[in-house]
Amino acid sequence: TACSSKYVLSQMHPMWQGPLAVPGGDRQSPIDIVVRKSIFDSKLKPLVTKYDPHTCQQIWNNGYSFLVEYDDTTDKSTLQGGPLEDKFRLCQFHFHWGETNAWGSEHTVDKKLFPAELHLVHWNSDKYSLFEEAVMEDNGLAVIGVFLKVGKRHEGLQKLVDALPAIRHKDSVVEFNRFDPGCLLPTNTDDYWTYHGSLTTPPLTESVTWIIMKQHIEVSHDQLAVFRSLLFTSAEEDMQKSMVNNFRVQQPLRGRAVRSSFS
Ligand SMILES: NS(=O)(=O)N=C1NCCCN1
Ligand SMILES: [Zn+2]
Repeated sequence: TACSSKYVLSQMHPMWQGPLAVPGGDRQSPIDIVVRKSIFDSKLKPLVTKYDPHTCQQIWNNGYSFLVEYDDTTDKSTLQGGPLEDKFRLCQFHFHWGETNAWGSEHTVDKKLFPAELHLVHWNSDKYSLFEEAVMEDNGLAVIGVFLKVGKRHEGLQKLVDALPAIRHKDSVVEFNRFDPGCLLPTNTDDYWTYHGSLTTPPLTESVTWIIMKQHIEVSHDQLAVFRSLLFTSAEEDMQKSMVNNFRVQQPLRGRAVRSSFS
């Protein structure tokens, strides 16, 4: 499918997040959300997600994170509403996490770090016909960010966690044919922050409308520990590197406004 094109992430490793800032980029991500500086916008609508669990295709380790990919050749799993004018198609979701529970998220709220962050990646199927096209356009993508906290076990996540040992190494893939990403959203999806930014992994293009959920989800310590059992490296490499700290350094706000859907 469009979004399953293999991004060349091989140049990516924890060190890449430094020098790879886009020169002249004035809407890069991630950022710190300064709550008291966010602007309530009463025109912001509730999110409308319609996810079909049967469009789930595979789960794989791309050497940067693990991602669950969806068939995005039709409008079966979509996102609309919120700050968005158009309909967006779900392409994949993935996570970012730390080596300990003390850090791992890409965005922060008043500098508060979370142990992990979920990204649900969608592209504008009203205006474009392929993910690869949309990724280059400033209204091309919409990514929902959900913070993870350590607490009770997340039953819906467990199906993902159980598949991870089969994709320990970079470029390993396993078939995954039914997963409802809606189960990973918090109960309240009406309260969010939104701002215009970029992808946080290559191609780092400034094409993302970010929608960051105010409410986090809870996963257990043991579930997060399985994320950390993944490897950045492929089976052939002799030096195995555990997949942790796969988050980008925060980027300057450059005068951007962060709006909130709640007061
Ligand atoms: N972390 S992120 O901003 O979602 N970055 C992405 N890069 C490649 C395509 C999907 N997403
Ligand atoms: Zn991400």
